[in-house]
Order: sequence, then C-alpha cells, then structure tokens
Amino acid sequence: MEKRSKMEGVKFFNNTDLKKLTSSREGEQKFGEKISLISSEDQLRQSKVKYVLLGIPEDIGVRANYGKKGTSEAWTSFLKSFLNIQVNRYNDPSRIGILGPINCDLEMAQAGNIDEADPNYYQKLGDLVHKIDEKVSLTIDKIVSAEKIPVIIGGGHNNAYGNIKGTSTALNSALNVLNIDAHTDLRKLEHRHSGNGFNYALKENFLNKYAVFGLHKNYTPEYIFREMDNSECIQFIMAEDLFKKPTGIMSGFEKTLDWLGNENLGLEIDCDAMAYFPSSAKSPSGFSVEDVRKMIRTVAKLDNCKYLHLCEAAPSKENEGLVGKALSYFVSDFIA
Ligand SMILES: N=CN[C@@H](CCC(=O)O)C(=O)O
Repeated sequence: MEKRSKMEGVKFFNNTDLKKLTSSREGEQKFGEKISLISSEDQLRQSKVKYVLLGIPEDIGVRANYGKKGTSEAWTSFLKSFLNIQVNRYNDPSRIGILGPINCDLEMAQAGNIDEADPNYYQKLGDLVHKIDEKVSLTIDKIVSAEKIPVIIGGGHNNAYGNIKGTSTALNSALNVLNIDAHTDLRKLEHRHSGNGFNYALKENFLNKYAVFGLHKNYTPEYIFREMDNSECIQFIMAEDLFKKPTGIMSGFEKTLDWLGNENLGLEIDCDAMAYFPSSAKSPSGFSVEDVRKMIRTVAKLDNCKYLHLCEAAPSKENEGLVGKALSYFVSDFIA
C-alpha cells in the first residue's frame, strides 16, 4: 500500500495553545501542565507515550448528510475540560501526548461559501469531506505506524473512514470495528458524508468485521437491514433488545466483543448513542454516560484495540462544559 511521507494537515499544538486552555491552581497539577506535546513526526516516533490525542474540528460530513451542524466545536470543548482534569493517583498524564487538530480551516471556509441553493450543494460538500478523509487517514497511519494509539475527538462520523483506512494501511491488514451508535452509517455509496463512512471502508477492504452496538429501530432503513442480513461480516445489536433486562447491556457487549475476536480493533463511539447527549442527532432514548464509560473501560483492557474515536458531539455555549466533561471522562477511562 502507498505510504506518504509528511504529516500534512496537522496543526501541531504548542505551549501557548496549552496555557490558554489550562487554569493553574497552587498546590494542584492539571493535565494541561503535564501532558507532552508532540510537535513533529520525529517526536511522534521517539515519544514514549502510549496514546496520542488528535482533534478533527469539522462538521462538513454532518451537513453533507442533512444533519445539524456543531460537531466542529467538540474538540475545543473537550480540551477546555480535559486539560483541567487533576493529575493524581488515578490520572497519569505521562501515558498520553497531544498532537493537535487536523487543519480543517480551508475546507470549513469553502463549505461555508457553497450556496445551499446550488443543485450540487451536497456533492460539493462530499468533495470537501473526501479532502478531510485524506488528511485523517494519513495522520492516523503515521500515529499507528509509530505504535501509538490515536484518541480522536471529532467531528462527524464521516471520519470513521479515515480512521479505519489509516489504521489498516499502517497495519497492512483490514481491521474489525466496534461502533457504539444509534445508526449503522452504512448508507449508500453516494457523495461522502457522515452516514456512509463504514460502507466506503468495507467496499475498499479496510474494514473486515463490523459490529453496530445499540442500533435504534426507528432510524435504520429496511434496505440496510437487508444488506446486513446478507453479510457475514456485519453484526448489529438493537438498543431495544439491550434495554429489556438490567444486565442486558454489558452481557450483550461481552458477546459482541467475543464475535469480533482478537484481531485488530477500532472503537467508534457516536455520541448520539447516549440519551439526551448534545449531538448532531440528539435523542431522548439511548445509553447513559455511565453505560458508555463501562464499555470503554472494558475495551481499554484489551491489547488489540488500536484506536478510540469519539464523534458527533455538538456542544452549544450553554452545554459545552457538560459535553467537555463527558468526553474527558471517556478519554481518562480509556487511558487509565
Ligand atoms: N452519523 C450519523 N448518521 C445518521 C445521521 C442521522 C441524523 O443526523 O439525524 C444517519 O445517517 O442516519
């Protein structure tokens, strides 16, 4: 497979970026004061950290899928909280380094300039999603090739495609994915958007076994159910079945992990799988934050998990603190 040489497309973080977002307090140590900066590809290879933080501040994929904007703000909301969590006996910042965000500025500006009345509006957004796919897959390839585990804060779920492709090219094999999500994101292979990333990854053989955990019956078209029935590589577990018994969620989760097996695994979490979570497809039904924390802690113990992607969170000014805290619990659980 083709290997490209530079980490094009990353806006590497510096100390000023960290300081702006970290509030110091005498006698305490915050993550933002201790986390290591990874500012080049050489540093990435040499760094001793196990996990590498990357943001994807875009919502073009969501807009191209007729969804609500706002996912571009999740990275900053996350950092405002994560960089201020306490360093203590439970939280060790030496396990994680920060790369920075994928530079989506140009594509975001171009997306904003497309006239919504343009008959090719969605196709044009899809072309921009494709450009972001390229940057994401290249960056993920570099991180995984350096034997680190990317922790990616999206962005829309379109970025699953770049995560899967980049991990697969780095490992030279297709990988399995566990997607905690109300939707399959197996929509048609039309223009690229947040609803078809897994279908493109399957078609291009970057994705092998695919499990959707917590699917909502109300938002899955029948043609996708039929396609899943006809594929041995795809398994789906309905939220409606998991919620029947109090122990249903975690026992279903363990069974899903058994089906996926010990091969390389990507963990995808769409925040719309959680009830009332501010996200592009917010729902009153779904998992709790605590359910998802349990699932993350379970996967974090596995040696075969190659990346974590938290996506589709869409904070507003009123709730960005809560969203940032929820995402920070997920990441601090994953790296513990
Ligand atoms: N990644 C999200 N995919 C959903 C979006 C649903 C929505 O925005 O309402 C889907 O395509 O079904």
